[in-house]
Amino acid sequence: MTHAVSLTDVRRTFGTVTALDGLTWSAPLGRVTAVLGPNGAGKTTAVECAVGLTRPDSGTVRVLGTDPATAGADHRARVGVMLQSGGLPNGTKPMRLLDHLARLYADPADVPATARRLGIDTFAGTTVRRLSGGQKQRLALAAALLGQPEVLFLDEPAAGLDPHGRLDVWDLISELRSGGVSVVVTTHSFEEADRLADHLVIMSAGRTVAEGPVAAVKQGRSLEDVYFELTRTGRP
Ligand SMILES: Nc1ncnc2c1ncn2[C@@H]1O[C@H](COP(=O)(O)OP(=O)(O)OP(=O)(O)O)[C@@H](O)[C@H]1O
Repeated sequence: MTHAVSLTDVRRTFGTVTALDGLTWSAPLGRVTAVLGPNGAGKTTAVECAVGLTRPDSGTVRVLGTDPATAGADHRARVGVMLQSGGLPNGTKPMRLLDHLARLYADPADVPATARRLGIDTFAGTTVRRLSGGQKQRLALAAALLGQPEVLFLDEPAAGLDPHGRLDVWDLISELRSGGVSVVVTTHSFEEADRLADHLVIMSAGRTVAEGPVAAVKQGRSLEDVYFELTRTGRP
């Protein structure tokens, strides 16, 4: 197995909206894959299919060689996910939440160390409801790391973070890769993709319009130029 994640000819519709229209891409093992694409391109839907939150209408999804739609708890423990919506319970405090979540795993990460790494110790006494957007983001990222996943999906992990927070998250992702974790990051940031990614996927209207190692996709051009050329079709 050379791919941590592979989507092949995946189709997913919501009523009359076609979110994924024969989507095909894969994320190499032990590497950082950045998935870019305009709003509505289907990035979040692709991640939701990969983590088994939604089922494709057709096509094949494999994560660590397993179909996430039918996978059991053993498989799910190997996969971490941080979605944009967060879904954090409002009434609890950060450390309590992390302690609770850590108990769901057989071999959890060290909670105080994970919290310190993301600066959560500085707002540990504040209830989730009162946290800033960036603080919630850090907490959601910590929660995704607790199971020491082999594959980690991060949906816009640095969106809304201040410049220090962004650097912290980027350092963390680089460290995870050094530790052999396969990371899939959806992002709107060319800087983030340029700094972090080994492998690039550019999506548009539910399809892949470019995919490959960063240098192969860019071919000596800026990522921004390549992106606009491939995704501006139909725009004024
Ligand atoms: N549960 C749903 N019900 C109806 N439509 C949906 C649902 N989920 C996604 N869609 C639609 O599918 C399309 C793809 O959405 P998706 O959130 O996957 O895009 P995205 O690339 O992640 O966008 P963004 O960059 O804005 O986060 C959009 O048109 C969206 O409105």
